[in-house]
Amino acid sequence: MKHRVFVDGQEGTTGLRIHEYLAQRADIEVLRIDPERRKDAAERARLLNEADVAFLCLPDAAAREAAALVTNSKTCLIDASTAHRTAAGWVFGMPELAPGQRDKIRAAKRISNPGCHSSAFILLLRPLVDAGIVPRELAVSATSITGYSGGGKKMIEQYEAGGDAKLDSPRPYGLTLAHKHVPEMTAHTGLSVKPVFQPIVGNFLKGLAVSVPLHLSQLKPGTTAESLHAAFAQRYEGERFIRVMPLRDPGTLEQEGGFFDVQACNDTNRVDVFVFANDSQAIVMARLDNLGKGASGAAVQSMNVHLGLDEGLGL
Ligand SMILES: NC(=O)C1=CN([C@@H]2O[C@H](COP(=O)(O)OP(=O)(O)OC[C@H]3O[C@@H](n4cnc5c(N)ncnc54)[C@H](OP(=O)(O)O)[C@@H]3O)[C@@H](O)[C@H]2O)C=CC1
Ligand SMILES: CC(=O)N[C@@H](CCC(=O)OP(=O)(O)O)C(=O)O
Repeated sequence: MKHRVFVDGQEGTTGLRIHEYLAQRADIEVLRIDPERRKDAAERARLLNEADVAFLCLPDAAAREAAALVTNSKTCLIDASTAHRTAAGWVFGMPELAPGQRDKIRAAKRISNPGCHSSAFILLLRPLVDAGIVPRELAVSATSITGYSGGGKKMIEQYEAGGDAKLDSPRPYGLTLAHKHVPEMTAHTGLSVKPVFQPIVGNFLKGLAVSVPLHLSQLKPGTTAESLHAAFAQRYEGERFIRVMPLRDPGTLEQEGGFFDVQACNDTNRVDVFVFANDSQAIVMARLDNLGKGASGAAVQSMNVHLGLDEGLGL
């Protein structure tokens, strides 16, 4: 019997990408809404309640509304929006978060899909906090360089229309110091202090890299580049979608003439984790496709885990 799947927000950026993943699947029956009725609450409610799994690829307010439209106990919601990422009763859809997370995703009917920037940040910080290398109370800062598809249909149209020279150069944003991912970055790493987070959007479609600078003197005494790297290698051993790159990764940088390629995970569901360091300082970095492991790929991965299927099916 096929699993019945509905994407609420099927015409949007993340919804279309989920449909591409599902199109190759013989085990999935996709329920489609008539595009003319895609904002009709009654029709959405019918399909949401018919589905075994429904992805919410909607603005936050519409995602909250969709969750309230589900009146049965069978439908599993996987919400790609920011609405429920720290909400009680919702499980964070990151199987690699910690031992035991897969069991929680399997059992849950409400799964919140991590944000693109926060996915990279959490995968960097959580293992270091759990290992006691990064003290919980450390004041951490992070930057992210991202492609414009992260901003959804409107931002894609703006960049692709051309003719605006301001868009040619990278644009820092989040300068109110209240980016919407900060709550989940704090809650799911175990940090007790909100990180300072500053994203930068560039004139390329997709790809993202988060960098976290660290002074070794502020970490657990005796921390070295090697022990940082070992903490990642240990935590992510056997994880098919996380690749811990060789320490200081001379290969990557030499091939790129000393410059880091933020697009090298595009069209994959992979995250690459790097440690660049000297004797007293380190920069840890994680790179992913914001529409792959940063959104739609991660959502499909969580669906696979929830349904008890091979986690990498269709990815
Ligand atoms: N783009 C990305 O890389 C990522 C996005 N996200 C999150 O995923 C969610 C979707 O983002 P994204 O796909 O980029 O956004 P888009 O703006 O590309 O798509 C959103 C879709 O939702 C539709 N929509 C809006 N309101 C309603 C409603 N009331 N009922 C039904 N449909 C509605 C829109 O309709 P219309 O076509 O008329 O505009 C549009 O098709 C957001 O919460 C976003 O924050 C998460 C991770 C990464
Ligand atoms: C370039 C750009 O604007 N990116 C979006 C992030 C997209 C994403 O992952 O965020 P949500 O899932 O939380 O919507 C931003 O920084 O707000």
